[in-house]
Amino acid sequence: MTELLTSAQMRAIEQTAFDLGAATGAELMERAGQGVVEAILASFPDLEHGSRRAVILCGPGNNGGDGFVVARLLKERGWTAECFLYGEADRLPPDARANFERWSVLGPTTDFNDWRFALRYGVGSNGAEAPTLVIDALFGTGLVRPLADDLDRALRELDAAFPKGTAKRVAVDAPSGLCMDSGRPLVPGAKVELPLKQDMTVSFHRLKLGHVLSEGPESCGAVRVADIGLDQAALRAARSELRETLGAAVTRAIPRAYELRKGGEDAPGVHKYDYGHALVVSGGPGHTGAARLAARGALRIGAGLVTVAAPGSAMTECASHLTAIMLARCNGASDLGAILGDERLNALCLGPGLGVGSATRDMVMTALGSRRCCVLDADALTSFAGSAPSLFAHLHSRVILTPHTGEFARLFPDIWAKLTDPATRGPAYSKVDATQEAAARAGCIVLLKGPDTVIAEPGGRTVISAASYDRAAPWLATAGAGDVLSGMITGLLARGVWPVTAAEIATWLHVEAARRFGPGLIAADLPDLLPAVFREIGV
Ligand SMILES: NC(=O)C1=CN([C@@H]2O[C@H](COP(=O)(O)OP(=O)(O)OC[C@H]3O[C@@H](n4cnc5c(N)ncnc54)[C@H](OP(=O)(O)O)[C@@H]3O)[C@@H](O)[C@H]2O)[C@@H](O)CC1
Ligand SMILES: [K+]
Repeated sequence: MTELLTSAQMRAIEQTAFDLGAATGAELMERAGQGVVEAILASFPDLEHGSRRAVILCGPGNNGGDGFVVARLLKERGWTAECFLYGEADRLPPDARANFERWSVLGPTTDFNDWRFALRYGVGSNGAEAPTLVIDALFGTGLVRPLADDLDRALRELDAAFPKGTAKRVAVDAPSGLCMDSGRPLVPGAKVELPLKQDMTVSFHRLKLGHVLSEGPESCGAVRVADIGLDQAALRAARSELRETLGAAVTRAIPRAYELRKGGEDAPGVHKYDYGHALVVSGGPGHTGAARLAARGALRIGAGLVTVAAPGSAMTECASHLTAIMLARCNGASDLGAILGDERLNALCLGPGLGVGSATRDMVMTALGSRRCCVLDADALTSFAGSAPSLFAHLHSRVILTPHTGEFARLFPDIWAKLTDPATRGPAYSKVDATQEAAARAGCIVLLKGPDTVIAEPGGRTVISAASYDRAAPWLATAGAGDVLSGMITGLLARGVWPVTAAEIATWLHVEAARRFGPGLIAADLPDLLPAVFREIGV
């Protein structure tokens, strides 16, 4: 279950199930509501021992329908529940309407117009006790434009009336206002935060892109995925259109122990050259640390040999720090060309600490001209700010660009603007869209860093390596962590791992290593945490 779906892919799965008679909308809605209630009771068992009062905010579509199911199921368990409807009951889609009717036999539904008044005086028409549970069933995959001003304001009032911690907040499928394809808020004006952040979000069948991208994790709280009985493999097998639609699905990064092993039954007599020789190009004196971090990452991840190529003036500095890593003199592009005469150097890393300017540009061109696997990071990217097309003209499919957001903005300013201008309609332009567009333009793999790292190859695979929820690793925001990542990718390239897979595995391991260490992590710790991670995943 590594796919992350778009709203359109989820709809295609549901529609295929309907077409094939594998499920009805009513059945899916009932299972969705059940899934939400089960997740709430499993995650917050204390709620059952409190006053058991729920407020359910229902929207005009099927997300609202799920809300009415939740209200009914809670009521049947003895809860006090009140629904608030944003929209008109007569215009609800059929399944939602049916569940509104079923709920209406059991309890009240207040019109949204009374809602803001009610909030000010305590939710509940007769000033009853505050709720212990607030369910957001306003919008899910059908959100197509920003929340209206009045709704946004009402949700912010609700946020203030019942601050986080006083009542559990649970979103059905998505926190309302969150674009499920991008994780970007669709809210009025230039606001960047959702009006109501959640303690938990319960989605259905699979996580969607918006749960892991951008503001998704912070807005959702925890995420749970409820099984609503859709057999994706069977549906795919039955429908070629669905196979095609899902063929482009984004996947989550996963570790692949077999790519990391050395030796084994098939290769008893292994030699260091069987695992390649990585070359990391260093900056001058006082600027060699970044390349040394990258080199250590390359060696720890299992490259057979690693060499740092440093200017003559920095040889002593490097030599005093390096032992298992070799050293070569490299005073510029012409020296680099000579070094690359050794065909065994099969993976290159340029950028960390290299310096911004023409000398770096020349070395990048030499590296690209050698047609080796190559990671370009940091200064190797910034050196082409304002002249990106001259870089793109020389890139090829075995190159990986690893920008952080600032470097990405310098190379792809127009794409960055699309990603950061306030979103005005859904699905909003996402980090996945941006990385795919950048990869297509550059003609190589692009890895756009962040807690939601996206890796895209031109016209090919897209992978997200998310450091969020139970894999959150905030300690990775530390100087030099990116240099280590570049080196780790380079090391895997040297080992012959397919480039996009190398980027995927390295980003996964990078997060995992950080999680092993926890608070206090510095970049220099990262390479040395790899052996413990390897043991754990059975390398
Ligand atoms: N399909 C299934 O079988 C199952 C679906 N399930 C559930 O259904 C959810 C998807 O349902 P959905 O497609 O009805 O979309 P939903 O998110 O409820 O909202 C759409 C409505 O909102 C409106 N609208 C949009 N933006 C707006 C805005 N800013 N401000 C105001 N209105 C706005 C839009 O109308 P419009 O005005 O654009 O015509 C439309 O009326 C999904 O997330 C899951 O929870 C589960 O039960 C499993 C089975
Ligand atoms: K919702």
